[in-house]
Amino acid sequence: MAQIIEARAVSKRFRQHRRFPGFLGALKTLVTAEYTEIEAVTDVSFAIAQGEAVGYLGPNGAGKSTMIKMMTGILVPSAGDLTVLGRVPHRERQANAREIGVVFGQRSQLWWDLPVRDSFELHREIYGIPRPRFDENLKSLSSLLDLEPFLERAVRQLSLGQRMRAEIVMALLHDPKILFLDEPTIGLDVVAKDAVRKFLSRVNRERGTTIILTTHDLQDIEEICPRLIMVDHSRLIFDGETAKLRTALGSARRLMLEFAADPGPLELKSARLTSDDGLRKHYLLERDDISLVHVLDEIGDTTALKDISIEEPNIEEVIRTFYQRRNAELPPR
Ligand SMILES: Nc1ncnc2c1ncn2[C@@H]1O[C@H](COP(=O)(O)OP(=O)(O)OP(=O)(O)O)[C@@H](O)[C@H]1O
Repeated sequence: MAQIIEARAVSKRFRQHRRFPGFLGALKTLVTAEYTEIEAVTDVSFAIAQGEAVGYLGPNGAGKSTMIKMMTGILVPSAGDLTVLGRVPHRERQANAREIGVVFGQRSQLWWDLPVRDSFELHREIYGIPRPRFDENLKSLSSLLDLEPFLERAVRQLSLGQRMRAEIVMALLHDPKILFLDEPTIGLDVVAKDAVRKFLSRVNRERGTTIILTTHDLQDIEEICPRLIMVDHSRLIFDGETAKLRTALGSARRLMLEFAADPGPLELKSARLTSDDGLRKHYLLERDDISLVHVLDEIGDTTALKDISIEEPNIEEVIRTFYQRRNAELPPR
């Protein structure tokens, strides 16, 4: 598959005016020209193929938005090579813009006082979208996202969920090959989040649009993105299949056994006992190939067994473990 985004050892440093604390410090800040450097992205490399849906995840300040801004041509990398559809984004910003769509969850690209439809028309003019293609896209995208009832309303009158749907439709009107979304579900309620996720998956599947999204919401990634890139402290720390993250970490699944009568301490070979309340016992399954059948086999006499369950660790837990482990290994910054 053709790689349409390639980042090779990309870094981005920001220079910040050094601030001094307190009232006198504020005066000193005004008169000194001291700067500190922040490295927002350090030595990040990845390649993304056409048609992929990739989640870009990391804690606050990890460098996600900065990476998106470099890929869209808004920011210039301080080091490394970055190409999007064969171009260096900041050098060919306009040509790049014609082939990508961008949605920033925290910043609107719609005209606040105009009806939604007028913002879309302006977008058509700017991008030179042929009328038939525009009409067709507007019709199909608006109907998929239930946006039709709001097309004549001024953007400022829309709810956050309605506005976000409008932002996403606008970003897709010119048939971009890649759609970048920075926190597309931020602040949305459960129903609106669900609509956006289903829509993005569909766009990726049916139109073949490559999707790259940053989020704090792990469910976004689990539902939309088979591939996950994780960053922390500006560096890439994981790049692989979302589904395999749990396995890669060797995170244990949990086993719970509930008995009608306490069988006493019950040690198992296939699982490690972690808590024992008599009737309820909890274990960790440290191997992936252990199933309920193995466990039942080991228990042997199951007449007193009332309930049994194996729980996958939730992805939030997995990622927390991942960051904790990594931060324990990292030298202090
Ligand atoms: N224009 C800028 N000037 C100076 N520093 C900046 C600038 N933009 C970002 N930074 C700094 O770079 C680091 C990474 O910021 P970035 O916005 O990329 O993080 P993020 O992972 O998107 O965070 P969040 O999840 O909070 O949005 C932060 O320390 C931030 O303060």
